[in-house]
Amino acid sequence: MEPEASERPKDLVLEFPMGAIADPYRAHLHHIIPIDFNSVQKLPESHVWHDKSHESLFGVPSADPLPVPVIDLMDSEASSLMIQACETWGIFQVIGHGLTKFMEDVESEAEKLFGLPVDQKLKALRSPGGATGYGRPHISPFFDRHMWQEGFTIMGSPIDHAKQLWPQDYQGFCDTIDDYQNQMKALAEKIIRIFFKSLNINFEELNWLNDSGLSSPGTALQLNSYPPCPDPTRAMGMAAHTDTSLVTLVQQSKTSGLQVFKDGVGWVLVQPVPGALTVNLGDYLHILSNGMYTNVLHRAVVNQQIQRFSMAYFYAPPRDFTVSPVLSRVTGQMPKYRSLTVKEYVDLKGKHLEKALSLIQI
Ligand SMILES: C=C1C[C@]23C[C@H]1CC[C@H]2[C@@]12CCC[C@@](C)(C(=O)O1)[C@H]2[C@@H]3C(=O)O
Ligand SMILES: O=C(O)CCC(=O)C(=O)O
Ligand SMILES: [Fe+2]
Repeated sequence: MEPEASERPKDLVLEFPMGAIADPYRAHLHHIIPIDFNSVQKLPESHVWHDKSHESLFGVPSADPLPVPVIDLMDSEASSLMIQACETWGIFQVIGHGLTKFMEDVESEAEKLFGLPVDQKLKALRSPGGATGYGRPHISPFFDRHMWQEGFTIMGSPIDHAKQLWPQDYQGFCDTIDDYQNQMKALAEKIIRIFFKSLNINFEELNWLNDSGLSSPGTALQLNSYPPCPDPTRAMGMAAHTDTSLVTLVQQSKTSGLQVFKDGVGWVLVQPVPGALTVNLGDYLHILSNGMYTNVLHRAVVNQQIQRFSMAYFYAPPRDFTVSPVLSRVTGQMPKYRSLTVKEYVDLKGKHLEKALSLIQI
C-alpha cells in the first residue's frame, strides 16, 4: 500500500469539480431523482466513480487491521470501552441493547418501501428545498458522478410521505418508524451522556429532553438502499463523509458495505455483527472534545449480488446550541475550533462539506 493511502484525506471535496449548486438545500432535481436501477444492465458512465484521493474501493490493507470494537452494553466496562474506541476509531458496535425486534421491523419496512415500483417511490420524492422524502443522498451536489444508492429521509413523523406511498395502508409503516425512532433516541442519549460526562458537560442541564420549542435535539432517520450493482469496483454506494451529528446509530443488514477510514491503516470494513448497532461519532462531538474524539470518515461500497439496506439515526444538538471545544476549558489546552451554533455549522457544511471543519479551525 502507498504510504499516503493511509493518511486521512484532508480536503475531500477538492477532488471533485463542484457543481454550481453546492448547497444541498438548493439541489437540482437530477441530484434528487435516482435512476431506475432495475432497468440498467451496465454501469452508466454517470455512475462511474472517480475517487483519486483514496486507494481502490476493494483494496485490502497490507496489515490485517484490528476489527472495529464490539461493546456489550451489559458489560460493566462499557463506558470506558466506548471512550477508548472513540479516541482512536470514532466508531464502535454495540450489542446487548435489547432492540433486535425494532431493528427487524424497521428493516422489513425499508425493504417494502424500496421494493415499490419506481413511479410509486417518486410520489414521495424529496423536494428541491426539502429535507425529507425519497431520493439521492443530500451530499450528491458535491460530486460530479452519481452514487449507487436510493434513500428515504425522515424527520419526525413520516406520515405525509407514507400516505403518498401507501394511500390506504400507511399506518403500519408510521408506527414502526415511530417506535424505532423512540428507541434510537433513548439509546443515542444514553451514549451521549457517557461522552458528555467525560467532557464535564451536564446533559440534564441542557434541557433537551423536553421535546418542545427551539431547544429540542435535531434528529433524522435515513433509510438507505444499495441495489445490486453490475460493476461494484467502479461504483460508490455512499461517498466518504463524516456525519453532521453528535452520534449516529447505524443498522446494517447482513450484507457488508460500510467501511471506515483508520489513520495509518486505510479503509477498514465494519463487519456486520448480527443484532449489533454501529455507533459513529459525528462532527459535533469532535468539536466539543477539541478534536480528542474522532469524527469517523466512512463510506458504503456496493456489491453485485445482493441489495443492501442500512438505517442511520442522526442525533444532533438543537439548532440554537453553541458548539465549542469544552475540553479545552477543562484541560487548559488551546481551543482548536472557534465556537459556532449548530445552525451556522449546518450552513457551512451545506456549502463546503468536509472542508467545514477546517474553516472553523483556529
Ligand atoms: C440530519 C442530517 C444529516 C444528513 C443531512 C441531514 C439529513 C440526512 C443526512 C444524510 C444521510 C446520508 C449521508 C449524509 C451525508 C447525507 O447525504 O444525508 C447525511 C447528512 C449528514 O450527516 O450531513
Ligand atoms: O450504508 C451505510 O452503512 C452507511 C450509511 C451512512 O453513512 C449514512 O447514512 O450516513
Ligand atoms: Fe454516514
